[in-house]
Amino acid sequence: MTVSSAPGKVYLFGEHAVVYGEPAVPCAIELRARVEVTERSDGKLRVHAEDLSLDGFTVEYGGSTAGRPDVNVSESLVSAAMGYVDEAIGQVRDVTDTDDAGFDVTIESDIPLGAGLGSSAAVVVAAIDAATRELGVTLETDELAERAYRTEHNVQDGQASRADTFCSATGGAVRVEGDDRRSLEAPDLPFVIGFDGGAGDTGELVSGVRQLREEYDFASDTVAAIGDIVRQGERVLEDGDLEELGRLMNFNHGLLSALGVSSRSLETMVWSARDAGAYGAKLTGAGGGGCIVALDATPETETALSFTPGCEEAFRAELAEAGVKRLE
Ligand SMILES: Nc1ncnc2c1ncn2[C@@H]1O[C@H](COP(=O)(O)OP(=O)(O)OP(=O)(O)O)[C@@H](O)[C@H]1O
Ligand SMILES: C[C@@](O)(CCO)CC(=O)[O-]
Ligand SMILES: [Mg+2]
Repeated sequence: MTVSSAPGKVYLFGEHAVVYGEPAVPCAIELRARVEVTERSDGKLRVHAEDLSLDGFTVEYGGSTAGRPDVNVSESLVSAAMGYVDEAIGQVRDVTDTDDAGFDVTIESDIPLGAGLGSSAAVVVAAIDAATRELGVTLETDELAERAYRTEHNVQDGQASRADTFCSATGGAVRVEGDDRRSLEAPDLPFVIGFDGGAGDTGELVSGVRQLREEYDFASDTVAAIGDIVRQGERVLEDGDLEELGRLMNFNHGLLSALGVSSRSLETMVWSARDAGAYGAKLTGAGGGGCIVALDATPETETALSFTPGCEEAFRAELAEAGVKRLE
């Protein structure tokens, strides 16, 4: 049995625009997905996902050529459970040259699903790392990140950047622009997260932005302007000027909102954080619902969010210095 964990992330700047080649700066946070893998001798893949429904459920099906499993839960939950893991195991079989490798996979995660905190990337990074090690192969972090990216790219119909997966694999604050990926020095950032209890569909939201860009030149300009904010933001990050970082986060949020990926509850939480004195606040990840991230070293923003109608949970998040962790 092997066990790996990988962190979720918030975007300081640059989600969505990163899909079109602009830079982005995501930061790993100490909320983790933990994946336990045991090799099976019969070539089957059996996935137990604790967090996908109230009681969790288990699906089991045959080798890579077999059809969907026969389980008593809705098709959408099954494909939600299987999509990323199935593709991740495909990458594992490919990189280890073992077409017929089978596994028992158990997933436990602290990261809410579809809420902009990178649950898919964390699950995929931890699953690929644990399953390859289970077969006696330890991937370099770069190769792990690349395989995890291919997984997200394939599941999300070709619409994924390397940002979430690279950040989850390496930890810390990172900068991703196309296939250029690097770690950044970051000061201690006082992240506060507000979660509305909901989720957005990453694929749909990315498609929406793509269509806007095709239809309106000013939507392309908006994406390019987000890239300018990121380039300025990374310089400010080096100086550790939280006030200026917050101002740029607010600007970035406004442009994401213009691109149609915000929602009423995200706006409410963003404004509640700003009114409470946060340096800045923005949605994080694909949007449509889910989480905002604010910067505030005082307790004010967390308290204000916890009393904000529509905010289900407010919490602080520490930067995760470590990416993937090899636990067993
Ligand atoms: N605990 C889990 N167990 C099994 N699968 C999970 C788990 N967490 C996430 N996933 C997979 O990731 C999918 C959610 O990924 P999606 O990209 O839509 O959201 P996200 O990664 O949380 O947010 P974002 O990409 O905006 O940061 C789920 O539908 C599921 O397939
Ligand atoms: C919306 C997006 O930019 C971030 C999702 O966390 C999509 C991606 O980068 O793959
Ligand atoms: Mg995701």
